[in-house]
Amino acid sequence: MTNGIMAAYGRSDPNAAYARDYHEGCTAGRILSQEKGIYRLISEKGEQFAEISGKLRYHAKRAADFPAVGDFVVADCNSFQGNAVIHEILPRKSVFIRKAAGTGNTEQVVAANIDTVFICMSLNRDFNLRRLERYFAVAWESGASPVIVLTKSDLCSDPEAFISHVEQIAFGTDILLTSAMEQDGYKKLLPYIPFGRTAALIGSSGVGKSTLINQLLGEDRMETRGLRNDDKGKHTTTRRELFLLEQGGMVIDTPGMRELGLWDTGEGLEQSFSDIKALAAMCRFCDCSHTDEPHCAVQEAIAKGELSKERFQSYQKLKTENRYTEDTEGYLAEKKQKFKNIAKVNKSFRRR
Ligand SMILES: Nc1nc2c(ncn2[C@@H]2O[C@H](COP(=O)(O)OP(=O)(O)OP(=O)(O)O)[C@@H](O)[C@H]2O)c(=O)[nH]1
Ligand SMILES: [Zn+2]
Repeated sequence: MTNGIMAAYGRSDPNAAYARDYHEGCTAGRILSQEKGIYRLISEKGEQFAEISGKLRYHAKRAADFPAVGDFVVADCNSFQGNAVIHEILPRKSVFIRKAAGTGNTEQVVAANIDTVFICMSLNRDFNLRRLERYFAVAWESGASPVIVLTKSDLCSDPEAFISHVEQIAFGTDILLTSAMEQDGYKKLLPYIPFGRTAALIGSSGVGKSTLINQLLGEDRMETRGLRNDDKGKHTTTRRELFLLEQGGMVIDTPGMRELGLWDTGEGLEQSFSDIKALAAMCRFCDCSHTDEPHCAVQEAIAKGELSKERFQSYQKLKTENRYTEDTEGYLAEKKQKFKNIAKVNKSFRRR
């Protein structure tokens, strides 16, 4: 098997073998961008535009059933004219889903198969531990590993004080301190994006995500705009949203990624508030609401100063805001089943 371009894009050999088994002439590719149903695909055949097969479209029940940036797919890339055809999405290792505010079950997959998510927060007015907790929950929920990046350290006289605050909610997650004023500041991110791994940056507007991404890429991304598809005489401009870094590794930057963290979900919430969960397990009543019940371990911890009242309030707030519908739970169950399935597929390949 050749160790071609797809290794750099994080393709695993089982993916390629699966694609070949799927259909003669099919290959494993990765989605680089997506716009109005036209995908930009990278495969051993190079970069090309792609669209989904009629069968995939027919069976798609929800937004999550369509390919998203970062997805590995099985595609027929041999067409001499026209676009490649995407037949199947390979199981996702991680997935970032955005639920459109206020419109029921509308969900959108903003990116898939991200290994490392940098949660960015600046050390100025934007700094807010409660917001950081939200982003943390989003990261755990996705399946990607979080790393906290405290930006604009040049604007802060005592960054160590901020770090010790963050440590209290980070539970051992790595915390990086960066400043765009330092020429090599962004290099602290590189160890988390080795060859074949994919990273993304989330955080509020203006914290310095673009600045970091541009430094990582060593170029102005605007130059990468304007890929054209002249096959059908139409001009489709698709902005690349998955970038290969010179030293290996990839960065995904989709507009949707930037708006994450404004909603929240169940699983990640429990994980980023594991301390409260552990306390709750010690309450006398198993259905304790942690308000005025006797022998409430949560209230006792707050009284003793072991748990901050603000942290508990933000946990309560996220719980009540929780827009997790039955639908989304179904999706998660499905996702877990998919993980089990790919584990099985991988196992069977190892046996061969
Ligand atoms: N002082 C200082 N300014 C910075 C630093 N990093 C970024 N900035 C400035 O902060 C502003 C916003 O930075 P961006 O990189 O555009 O922020 P962003 O997170 O990409 O924002 P959105 O595109 O809205 O999501 C710009 O004016 C940057 O020059 C830093 O480390 N120190
Ligand atoms: Zn309690």
